[in-house]
Amino acid sequence: MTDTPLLAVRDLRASFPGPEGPIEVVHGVDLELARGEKVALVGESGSGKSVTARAVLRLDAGATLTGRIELDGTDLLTLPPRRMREIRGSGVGLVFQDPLASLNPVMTIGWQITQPLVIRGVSKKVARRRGVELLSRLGVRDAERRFDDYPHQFSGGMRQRVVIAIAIIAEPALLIADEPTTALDVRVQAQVLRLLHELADERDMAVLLITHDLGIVAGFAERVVVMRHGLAVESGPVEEIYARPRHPYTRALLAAVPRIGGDLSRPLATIGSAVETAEEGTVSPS
Ligand SMILES: Nc1ncnc2c1ncn2[C@@H]1O[C@H](COP(=O)(O)OP(=O)(O)OP(=O)(O)O)[C@@H](O)[C@H]1O
Repeated sequence: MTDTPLLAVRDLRASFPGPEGPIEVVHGVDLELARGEKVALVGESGSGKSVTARAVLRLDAGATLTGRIELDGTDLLTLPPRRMREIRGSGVGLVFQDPLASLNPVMTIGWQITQPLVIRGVSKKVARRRGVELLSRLGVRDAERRFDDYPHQFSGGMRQRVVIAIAIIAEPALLIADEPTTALDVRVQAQVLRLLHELADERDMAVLLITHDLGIVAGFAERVVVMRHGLAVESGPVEEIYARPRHPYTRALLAAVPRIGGDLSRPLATIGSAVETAEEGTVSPS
């Protein structure tokens, strides 16, 4: 084990072409993940979470990225495309919100799960055994038989387990999971996150979980980074952020998390208005 973080993002800026020149949407974000560490990147829609996460793998072809993104000490922003493709498959796994968009409708579940191993030279037989094992670990019953099914034969929750299996079967050191459970119902969400947490621990895999939902973060991540308007406005251990949020925006995010046993009949404060009110309180009158 070294002191070098597994992932170190330094002063990341991302811009997209606009009608009157580049529009910067991420304004200098720093982010670090140690090996095996689980970090949640939270913030409301449009705050730059996905752009930041996708930048790690340089997935947005139209984005101009500056700063440094070091994976195990190598700056990914300087790598040639061929090396980037290798990293996408084996060094870093990816799960997005919409499992259907990530799956090929005309290939079997099993083919898709085993591909990352087969293209790395693992025999089909061994790949199948490991794939079936992983799928059943992820809570798919009768995984051996279901291996030959097609995506449309799986429910949404089951498909997302397949997508997770594809992302982690080659044992990446880092998994980026962008709203991986948002499309699922609350009970399935909790189950999938718990399994992902267990598997990450077993494999010493770091996870960057992107979510707008602070409610699911507490049981999953050790550390939280809060983003707003393209900036990381606060970060720290989960317990600290929950107990002593410093930024008004973090306080507003927390206030919007429904508590179990809390008064759910009360309408939730909208984040925007709560922050504006909180921030107004901190601005000195001119
Ligand atoms: N390909 C793109 N071209 C131009 N602008 C983009 C592109 N992708 C994202 N943006 C802009 O960048 C900003 C940040 O978007 P991003 O998707 O990172 O937000 P987010 O915090 O992940 O929100 P959500 O939770 O809705 O995914 C937004 O203003 C968005 O419109």
